Amino acid sequence: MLLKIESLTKTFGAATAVDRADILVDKPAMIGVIGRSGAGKSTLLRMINRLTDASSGRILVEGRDVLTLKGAALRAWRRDCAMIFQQFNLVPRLDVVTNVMLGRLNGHSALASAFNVFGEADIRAALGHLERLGIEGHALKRAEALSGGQQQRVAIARALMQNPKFVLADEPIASLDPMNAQVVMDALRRIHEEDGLTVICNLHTLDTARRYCDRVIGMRAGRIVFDGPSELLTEAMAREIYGAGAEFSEASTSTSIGALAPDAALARAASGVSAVG
Ligand SMILES: Nc1ncnc2c1ncn2[C@@H]1O[C@H](COP(=O)(O)OP(=O)(O)OP(=O)(O)O)[C@@H](O)[C@H]1O
Repeated sequence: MLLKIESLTKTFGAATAVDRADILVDKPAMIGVIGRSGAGKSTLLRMINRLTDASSGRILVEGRDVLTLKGAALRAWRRDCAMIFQQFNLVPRLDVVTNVMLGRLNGHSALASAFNVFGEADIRAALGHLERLGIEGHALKRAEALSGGQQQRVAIARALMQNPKFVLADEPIASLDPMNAQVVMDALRRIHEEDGLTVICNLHTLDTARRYCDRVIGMRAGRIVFDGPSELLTEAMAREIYGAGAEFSEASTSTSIGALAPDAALARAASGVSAVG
């Protein structure tokens, strides 16, 4: 078992953001977490990475409860599960390759980190990740000079520098236009398939989850109300997840990613040229 989440709960005062979530991951997977705003998706992901303290429950990885980890063991866990955020969280004025190498800081001694010392191997690894993501041509630009889709790919490269086992992506495409959203989702799918990483990705929209994820977890008001292969996610179930009435249609949760020509997006990714984002 890669990951076993048992009865994970988070309360904020009287409100329960995540209510006794149980999730089993027995092999590397690409998992989409869907639900309307406030359903508890971010809180769930942040508890896994320990950015938010859980109120109760357990998160078992390799026989240990990550909720009990402290100090070096907690830092090691955070290296194992990289986070990707909606707003990219890069250092805007630093160049792209340095931003990527920051993903290694956890692995260096405090002294080396303080002097910003990166070895040649770090630089090579960072450039390799950028190349794989089609943006090596931007390595020396300041991060703030890149489009949103390019910045999110830099954030993915930074995550890969940690050599993680899990990538937790919290609404990674919510700030992007459909073209850039597709390029970023393609990148996440590839790192799942090629590197065997487990990717858990919060998504607002059902069509994106269906298209990219093998498994979908649907949350409503803190509870997991669906967990299964995306093809079993019926329209009736989608209505239940989104709490919509009979007028519900999938189009209302669509980012229209599917409407794009995939070849155009891939060509752009490969050339490092991206639509405005
Ligand atoms: N720090 C906090 N303090 C108080 N309440 C919070 C806090 N963080 C989240 N909540 C509440 O917990 C619930 C779940 O929030 P969460 O952000 O996890 O939902 P979400 O599904 O990720 O929504 P969104 O898609 O809008 O980010 C919401 O009712 C929210 O208001």
